[in-house]
Amino acid sequence: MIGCTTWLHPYVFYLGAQPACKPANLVCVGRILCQMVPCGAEEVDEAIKSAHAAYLQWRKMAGMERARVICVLFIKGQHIQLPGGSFAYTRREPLGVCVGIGAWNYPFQIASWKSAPALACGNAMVFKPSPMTPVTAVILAEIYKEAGVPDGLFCVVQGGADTGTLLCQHPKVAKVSFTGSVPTGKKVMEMSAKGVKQVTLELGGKSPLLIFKDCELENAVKGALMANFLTQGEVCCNGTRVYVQREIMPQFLEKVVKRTKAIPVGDPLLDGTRMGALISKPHLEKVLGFVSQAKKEGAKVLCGGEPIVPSDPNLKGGYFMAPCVLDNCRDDMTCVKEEIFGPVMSVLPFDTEEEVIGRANNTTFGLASGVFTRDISRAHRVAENLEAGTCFINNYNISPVEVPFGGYKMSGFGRENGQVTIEYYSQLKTVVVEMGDVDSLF
Ligand SMILES: NC(=O)c1ccc[n+]([C@@H]2O[C@H](COP(=O)([O-])OP(=O)(O)OC[C@H]3O[C@@H](n4cnc5c(N)ncnc54)[C@H](O)[C@@H]3O)[C@@H](O)[C@H]2O)c1
Repeated sequence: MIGCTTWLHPYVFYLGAQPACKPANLVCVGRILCQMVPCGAEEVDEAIKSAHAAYLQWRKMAGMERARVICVLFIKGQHIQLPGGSFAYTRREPLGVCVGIGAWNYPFQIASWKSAPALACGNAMVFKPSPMTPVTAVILAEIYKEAGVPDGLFCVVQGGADTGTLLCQHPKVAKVSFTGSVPTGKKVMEMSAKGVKQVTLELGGKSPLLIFKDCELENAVKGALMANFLTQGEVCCNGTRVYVQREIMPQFLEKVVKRTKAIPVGDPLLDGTRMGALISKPHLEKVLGFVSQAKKEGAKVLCGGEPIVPSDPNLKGGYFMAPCVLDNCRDDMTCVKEEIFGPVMSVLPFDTEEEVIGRANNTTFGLASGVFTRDISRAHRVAENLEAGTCFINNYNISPVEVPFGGYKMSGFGRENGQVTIEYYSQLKTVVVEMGDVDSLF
């Protein structure tokens, strides 16, 4: 459950946030899947109180007891020997009620990557999914219930900015773990600061991928596709600034365009599909707007970049576009500076390692990065010098749950996944034990 990674959107529907429920037609796209009622102050308070009541029981359970319902990581403190036989020890204790606020792009993973370690550390969580994708967090709650998680320990509240604000401002909330855009992340941090709540921020990115002339070219091309077109390009850590060493640019472009044109776009529930629809009509329009802007600024569209209607009549009305490769890009272009969050790859030439590292780091983002080279020393040197929370060497977008993930600079702070997550969902208590007499100064 915790490690599940489904990259294609299971649903390609716009999800409203209004009263009443409608049955969903899982085949047609562009239709409403369900409607949810946004939670107001009363519901938010109720969710936090019920989470707090469940937390008071759950926090007392030993790790082994919690492990009966959730796979608990090894949570341990330290023993520190002091003079005269005295000693101190540390305990990792839960924080209390944690809030999780999620983006829409991989909603089930975000909900599970936040809640599973929070619960494993003895906390409760109230989770608010994006109003674009309200369903999968509810399914996760059902899975937890079936696994034996006590009632109230994991609560899902629905809504948008107003509900998120209520959660961040609630006095009983100890921590907010947020995944979303930089502007919203700043607001979440500001609200949390007022209550001195801990924050984890998983924000946007505009990550560089460096392809050196000594790389294994087929792998580099496959890596560039993984770095740009996974989940319709709606992935925060995508390597959308693809820097290619000038000598291999023609071969790289030929191969990357050939493969991009061959990407099967269609129904994400079919095995052969490699790209589904974008999340919504406004988002599709925004992504297409970036392509138009890139053309105005001098970029050349080598393929894609326009809306498409797949041949299957059931997909009519979906928000599909052909994956796009942009050539003739410069560092000062909008498509190179801003997060597009769609299937658009910007390709830029470079000459030297020093030059490309400087250009790669010339951004306020710092989520991920990648390098393709056969030179092992260069690979590690580049990884050291890139200002990003992750560097992929000779691959891209490999994110197993046991590996920490998070940003540098304005891409956020705190880490999700891996054992280090424990530090972000627990607090350290120091216990000092005197084995002799009190040596008082008074
Ligand atoms: N770093 C990561 O791990 C990661 C992962 C996925 C997505 N993202 C980023 O998420 C963004 C796309 O997601 P989005 O469009 O849903 O982001 P968003 O910032 O618009 O919304 C994210 C969440 O915040 C809520 N929200 C909005 N205003 C709020 C407020 N004032 N107070 C509290 N909550 C509020 C939204 O309802 C939603 O649940 C991209 O920038 C992407 O890079 C980052």
